Amino acid sequence: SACSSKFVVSQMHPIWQEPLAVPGGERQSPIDIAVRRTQFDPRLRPLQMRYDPRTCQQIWNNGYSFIVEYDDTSDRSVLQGGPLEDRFRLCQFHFHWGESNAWGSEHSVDRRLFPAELHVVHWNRDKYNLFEEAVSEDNGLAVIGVFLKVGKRHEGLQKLVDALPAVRHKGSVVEFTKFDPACLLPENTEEYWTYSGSLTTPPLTEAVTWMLMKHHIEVSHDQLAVFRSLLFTSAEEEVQKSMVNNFRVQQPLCGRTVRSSFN
Ligand SMILES: CCCSc1c(F)c(F)c(S(=O)(=O)NC)c(F)c1F
Ligand SMILES: [Zn+2]
Repeated sequence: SACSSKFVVSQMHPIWQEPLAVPGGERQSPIDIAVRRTQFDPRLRPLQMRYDPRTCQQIWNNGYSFIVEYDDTSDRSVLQGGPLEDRFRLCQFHFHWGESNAWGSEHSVDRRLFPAELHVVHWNRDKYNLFEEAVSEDNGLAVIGVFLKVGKRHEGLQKLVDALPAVRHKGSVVEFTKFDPACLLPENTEEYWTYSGSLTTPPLTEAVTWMLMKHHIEVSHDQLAVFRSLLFTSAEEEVQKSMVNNFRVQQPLCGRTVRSSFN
């Protein structure tokens, strides 16, 4: 099965085309969350986010998504609690989305896909000195995932949406400051699912403790349309490709348990 071989070649990636051989392969992401099979763990504490909006620096189109990057050279924006034993520094957030509202998220809940998914990425500052080290270590990263539904306009997101045309092409960067990622989290962050997984983009390393929020946020159709106006391609390339469907195919659970912080 895809879980046993030392090096598993996962399916063709919709964006990277070449088959991706990933290390180990028994804790890959994303996955479907089969709610009936999750296990309530009363030891799971509430998440504690302390984000300083002044650590927000820029938005960058890396050719897979747009990334909002934070200054992670000090402990000004930190995540702890939940399933985490250590303190994790905020380093960036980004999204995955579809060409239509029918799909776009990486994870699913009882096979239900959402139009988009937010990932807030943090690295373990108690065990490592740099993000680049943590990204290839077992307990290196903590990623908060939030599902997006299409509905009312998200006022906090609009500042980000207004900046996106400036990073339309792969490789473009624009200054972006004073943005608090907490405004993109649902009111209720006490209810989440958590499991051990991986990055869903190269290097696909099995370094991530995932915390997926049970509650979603709402954004408007027009706001999501601006995400879809971005391009995978740089300004120099003849053929421009819309940045849509930038999600990875789901991976085998391989016997992992998904725990819930709620009954
Ligand atoms: C060396 C990677 C650059 S940072 C990054 C990223 F850009 C990204 F897209 C994802 S993801 O796998 O797609 N979502 C959790 C990550 F986990 C990351 F850490
Ligand atoms: Zn992601």
